[in-house]
Amino acid sequence: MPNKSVELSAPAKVNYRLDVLSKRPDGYHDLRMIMQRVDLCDTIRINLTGSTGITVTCNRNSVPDGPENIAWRAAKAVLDLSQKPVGVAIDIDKKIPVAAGLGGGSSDAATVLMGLNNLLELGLSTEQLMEIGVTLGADVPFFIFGDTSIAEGIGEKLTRIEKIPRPWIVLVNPNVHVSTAWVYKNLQLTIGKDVNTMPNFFDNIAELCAVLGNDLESVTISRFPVIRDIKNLLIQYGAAASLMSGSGPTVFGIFEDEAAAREAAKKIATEHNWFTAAVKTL
Ligand SMILES: C[C@](O)(CO)[C@H](O)COP(=O)(O)OP(=O)(O)OC[C@H]1O[C@@H](n2ccc(N)nc2=O)[C@H](O)[C@@H]1O
Ligand SMILES: Nc1ncnc2c1ncn2[C@@H]1O[C@H](COP(=O)(O)OP(=O)(O)OP(=O)(O)O)[C@@H](O)[C@H]1O
Repeated sequence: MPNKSVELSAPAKVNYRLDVLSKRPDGYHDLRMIMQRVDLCDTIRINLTGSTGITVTCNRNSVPDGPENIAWRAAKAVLDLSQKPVGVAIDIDKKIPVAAGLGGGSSDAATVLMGLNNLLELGLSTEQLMEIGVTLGADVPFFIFGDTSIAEGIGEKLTRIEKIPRPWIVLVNPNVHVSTAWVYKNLQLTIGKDVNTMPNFFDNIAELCAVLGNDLESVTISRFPVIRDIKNLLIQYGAAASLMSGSGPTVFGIFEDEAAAREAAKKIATEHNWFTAAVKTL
C-alpha cells in the first residue's frame, strides 16, 4: 500500500450571491448562495507513507502545518475511518490567497478527502465524502460536489445550477486577512428578509450580473473600505459587475472575454501592490 502518491489541483471559489437567512441555535447561519469554482488552484501532493502519522508541508509560512491545517484534519478523518495502517504526507503548493474569501483551505480539505478515498480505495460515495466534509468546514461539501451550485443550509445542501454562462473573472485581493468568524459575528441580520427561491437558470452574463449580491460585503467593507475602491476600479476597467467574494476581502469582476479580463488585471497590478489574477470559471 505505501509509496502510492497523487498530485491534484484544488481550485478557489467565488460567491456570486450570498444571502444570510437566519442565525441558528448552534451559532452558524443558514445561507442561500450561488457558488462557482475558478481556475486559481493550489497543488496538493498526497503520499502514502509506511510509518503512521500525518505531515503537512506548505510553501507559505502563514499556513499552519499540523492539526490546525484543515487538510491535516481531512486526512485524519479518512484515516480514522479506513483503519488502515498507513501514514500520509501532504504537500500544499499555495497559490490561492489565504483568509481571502476564496475557500482555499476548504478546497485543500475537499481535495485530500477525494484523493485519499481513491488512494486507499475506500469506495466512499460523493454524498459520504460531503458528510465528512461538512464536519471540517461549511464550504468543503461544495468543492466535493464540484459543479456550479446553489448552496443552502450552512453550505452543505447543494443543487446544481441548470444553465449559467462561464465568464472570465478578475480577482483582486488587497493583501489583508479577514476572519470569517469575525464577519459573521459582526453581521446585523435583517429581520423579515425576503427568502424567495434563487434562480438556477441564467441565459447570459447580464442575467447573472443582475443576481449578484453578498450580505457579508458591508460588514467587511466597514473594516476595510479599500474593498469599495476595488469594486469601483474593476467597473472602471471594464467589468460588467463586481462583488466581494464570501467573507472577503477578495473582490471579483465579471468579464465577457479573456482579453478584457487580462488587460484589466494587468492595469490594476501595475498601479497597485495587490494580488491580482485573471481566471477562467470552471
Ligand atoms: C463565507 C463562506 O466562505 C461563503 O461560502 C462560508 O460561509 C464560510 O465557510 P467556511 O470558511 O468553510 O466556514 P467554517 O470554517 O465552517 O466556519 C467559520 C466560521 O464562520 C461562521 N459561519 C460559517 C458558515 C455559516 N454558514 N455560518 C457561520 O456563521 C461560524 O462562525 C464559523 O465559526
Ligand atoms: N490548507 C489551508 N490553507 C489555507 N489556510 C488554512 C489551511 N488550513 C488552515 N488554514 C487557516 O484557515 C484560515 C482561513 O483560511 P482560508 O484560506 O481557507 O480562508 P478563506 O479563503 O477566507 O475561506 P472561506 O472563503 O471558506 O471563508 C487561515 O487563517 C489559515 O491559517
